[in-house]
Amino acid sequence: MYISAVIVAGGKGRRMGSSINKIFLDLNGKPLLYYSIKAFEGIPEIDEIIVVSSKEEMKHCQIEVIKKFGLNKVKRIVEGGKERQASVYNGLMAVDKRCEIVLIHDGARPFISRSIITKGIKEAKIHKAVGIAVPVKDTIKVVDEDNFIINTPERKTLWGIQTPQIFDYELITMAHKKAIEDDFIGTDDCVLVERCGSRVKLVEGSYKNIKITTPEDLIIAEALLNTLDMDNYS
Ligand SMILES: Nc1ccn([C@@H]2O[C@H](COP(=O)(O)OP(=O)(O)OP(=O)(O)O)[C@@H](O)[C@H]2O)c(=O)n1
Ligand SMILES: C[C@](O)(CO)[C@H](O)COP(=O)(O)O
Repeated sequence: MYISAVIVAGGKGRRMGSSINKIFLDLNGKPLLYYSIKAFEGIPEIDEIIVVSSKEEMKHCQIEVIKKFGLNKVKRIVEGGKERQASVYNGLMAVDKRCEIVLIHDGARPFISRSIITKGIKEAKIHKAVGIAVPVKDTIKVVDEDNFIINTPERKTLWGIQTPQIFDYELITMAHKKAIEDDFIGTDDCVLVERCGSRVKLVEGSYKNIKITTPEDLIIAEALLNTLDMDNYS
């Protein structure tokens, strides 16, 4: 079974507010994006990796991340789109013709473990659509436009969705095409499959699999790096 991974790194990292894109920020001597790719590189079942980057950063990605650290499974770097969803779509269009299962992962999530990726692939072979997620720890409120609470969903039914999200290739490309047709923009890929009426299975991930978004996430990232068993991470 041919398996591809699409790693999206085509955003601007605006909320980080740093002079260089957050995906190139240094974490213990290596760029953040290195860790996100390396976890997938180390999984024998994964045949190829496609990296999605902004046009201006493609060369930097190639030289300073992929070539420099010998990430040999990266077969192509493709240009991203305006929204994350468009970047994912461009990645999906660039995978090998033989692709049957595709994993979609945020370049901004460097602490994904190999054991979680492997568990996700196993479940995707059975269920065709899988999201890695964790039970929420906070109580979540739904609010109106003036921030008055409308309701409080029962917490045990709420999970925080992460990446990777893993799909049957035909299913996810069909869902992306349908979203384009309908002018629907979602904030993850599972929602595109959900709105087509297909069931998506959640697999429990880890609270360590954070998305590096704002400056305080970097402080957490530095601390997390010291706690990780790197054999399972890079
Ligand atoms: N047009 C876009 C937007 C986002 N991403 C990628 O999607 C992931 C999750 O997005 P986010 O954390 O929001 O990153 P940015 O869009 O870069 O951040 P910001 O919104 O702060 O600018 C990141 O790896 C980012 O590079 C992408 O490939 N193409
Ligand atoms: C896909 C995602 O990482 C799942 O949590 C998230 O929704 C991306 O959101 P962002 O708005 O691009 O940060």
